[in-house]
Amino acid sequence: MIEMIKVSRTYAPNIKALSDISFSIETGEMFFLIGRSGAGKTTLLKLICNMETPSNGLIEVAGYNINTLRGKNLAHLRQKIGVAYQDFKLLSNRTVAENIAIAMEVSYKNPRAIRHRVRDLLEQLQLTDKYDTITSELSRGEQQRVALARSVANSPRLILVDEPTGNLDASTTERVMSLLTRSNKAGATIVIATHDASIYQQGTHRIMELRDGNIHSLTRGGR
Ligand SMILES: Nc1ncnc2c1ncn2[C@@H]1O[C@H](COP(=O)(O)OP(=O)(O)OP(=O)(O)O)[C@@H](O)[C@H]1O
Repeated sequence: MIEMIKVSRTYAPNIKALSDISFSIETGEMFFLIGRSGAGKTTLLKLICNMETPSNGLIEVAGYNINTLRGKNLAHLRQKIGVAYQDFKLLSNRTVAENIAIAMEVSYKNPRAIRHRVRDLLEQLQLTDKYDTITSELSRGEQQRVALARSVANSPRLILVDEPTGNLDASTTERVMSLLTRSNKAGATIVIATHDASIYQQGTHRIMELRDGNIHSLTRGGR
């Protein structure tokens, strides 16, 4: 699903966020990206979804070089990628339901089906009573869950999640991970950047640790 070959990203004037990174993620994997603050996790996620371009190297997503795709082909691939950003990127003057529905308008034409999916996601994330709430009135933990619901809503093939549990208590963290696990079992490839050892130490998923923009280790959980 994802192949990176000798990828670097340098920010001006000379910040090496990532240096010469090569690795691949298989279709259907749940893959954890860990490392200290500033290690390069968010940069890596942004490169995968083409929000950032690499300074060097090749990035293939679902067999396509994401940096040379243009127009309709790029839009088509991006529709298959759901992203929950670290800073959420919600539309602050719209309701919770509207924020989640936006992600589905391309493929779920039927408004009833959209409403049903939104309600189902909100129930799974214990946000049922926030359906009509404007997102700027939510707590950070609630906004985080709305961003997550939006990222999985359209059943994308690839889901990228940046710090999904940073503002959550243990039981809400469990709900978030259950939702991601269900999406993964339904076939989605999932990449999670996190500091939360309680989520990456469960199970036997692969865990890649970044240090100062380099791959420090690539191991499996549960060992
Ligand atoms: N737009 C930017 N301009 C300049 N430097 C940047 C930019 N984005 C990231 N950086 C730098 O690149 C490095 C990697 O940042 P990145 O956000 O990828 O780290 P991270 O591992 O996600 O950190 P955190 O866990 O705090 O979210 C840091 O030194 C950061 O300051």
